[in-house]
Amino acid sequence: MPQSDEYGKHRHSAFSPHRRYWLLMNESNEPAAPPALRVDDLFVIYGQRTAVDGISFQIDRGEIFGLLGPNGAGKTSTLNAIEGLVKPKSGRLLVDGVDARQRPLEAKARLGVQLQSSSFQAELSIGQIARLYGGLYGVRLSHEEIGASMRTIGLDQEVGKRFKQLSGGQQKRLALYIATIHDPLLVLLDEPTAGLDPQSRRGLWRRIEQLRGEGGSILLTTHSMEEAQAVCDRVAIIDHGALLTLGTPSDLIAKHKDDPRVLEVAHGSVTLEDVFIGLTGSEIRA
Ligand SMILES: Nc1ncnc2c1ncn2[C@@H]1O[C@H](COP(=O)(O)OP(=O)(O)OP(=O)(O)O)[C@@H](O)[C@H]1O
Repeated sequence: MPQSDEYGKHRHSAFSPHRRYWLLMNESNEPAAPPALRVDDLFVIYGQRTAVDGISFQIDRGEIFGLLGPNGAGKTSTLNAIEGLVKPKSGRLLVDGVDARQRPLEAKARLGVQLQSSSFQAELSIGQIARLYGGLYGVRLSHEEIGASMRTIGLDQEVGKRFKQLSGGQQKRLALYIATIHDPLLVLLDEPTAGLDPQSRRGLWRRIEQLRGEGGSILLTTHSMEEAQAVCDRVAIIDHGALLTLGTPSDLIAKHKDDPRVLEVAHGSVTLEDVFIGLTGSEIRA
C-alpha cells in the first residue's frame, strides 16, 4: 500500500532496502553498515589548476553534512567527483561502501543529485517531468500520487504549467523532489536554497530534515552560515581545495574561538561566520 509523507512523496515502502538494512543492523547490535559516503585523499585537477587538494571526510547514515567554502574553494568539484561528472586525479570514493570509481553505476544508483543549476526540459509540464524522472528511476507514479506530491510541495496549482513558467523557488522545490523521487541513500545538494525567499528556504530545510529523519544522508553546499547552523549536523570548511576544519557548528566555534584570525573579525561573541572568515580570509575571491 503506497504511503505518503508530509512533503507528499508517495512511497511504495516507508524505507528503501538500504535503509531497512541499516535499521536492522542497528537493532541487532551487529557491526554498523558502511557510512553513506567516504572520501579519501581526493584530488581533482583541471589542467594546471588543483581544484580539490587531498580532501578526506566521511558522512554517516542519517546525517546532514555541509561543505562550506568561499567561491572557487572546490565544493562543486568535490560533488562532481562523487557524482561521476568529473574524473578525479586520485583518491577513493565509497558510496555505501561501493567504490564509485570502480563501480560507478552501482554507486550512482544510491545517489540523488540536485546540481547548482538543476534544470529540466523547459517545455514539459511539472506532471510530465515527475512521470519522466520517476520512470527513469523505476518509480511508478499514478496521476493521483503526482497530484498529492505536488500539493505537499505547494505546486498543485502549477501541475499543468511548463517548467520554464515556474518561479526560481518553484523550480528548486521541484528539483529537490525529483532528486529524491527514488528514495536514495545519499542526496547531494549543490546550494539548494540559493536565491530563495525565507519561506521557501525553510520549506526546503524541512524537506532536508525529513529525509534525514527517514534515515537518508545529505551532503549540501551552502554560503549561508545560518543555514549550516540550522540544518547541518557537521560541517567542513574548505579553501583552495583543502580541508581546513571539520566538526559540528558548535564544535568549530569552541575549537577556533581563540584563534587570533577569528577574534580579529568577530563582532561580539564568536559565530560560525567569524570562524569561516577567520580561517578563509576576508579578501573577495575572483
Ligand atoms: N571545468 C573546469 N575547468 C577548469 N577549472 C575549473 C573547472 N571547474 C572548476 N574550475 C576551477 O576549480 C576551482 C574550484 O571550483 P569549484 O566550482 O569546485 O568551486 P566552488 O567551491 O564550488 O565555488 P562556488 O562557491 O563559486 O560555486 C576554481 O578555481 C574554478 O575556477
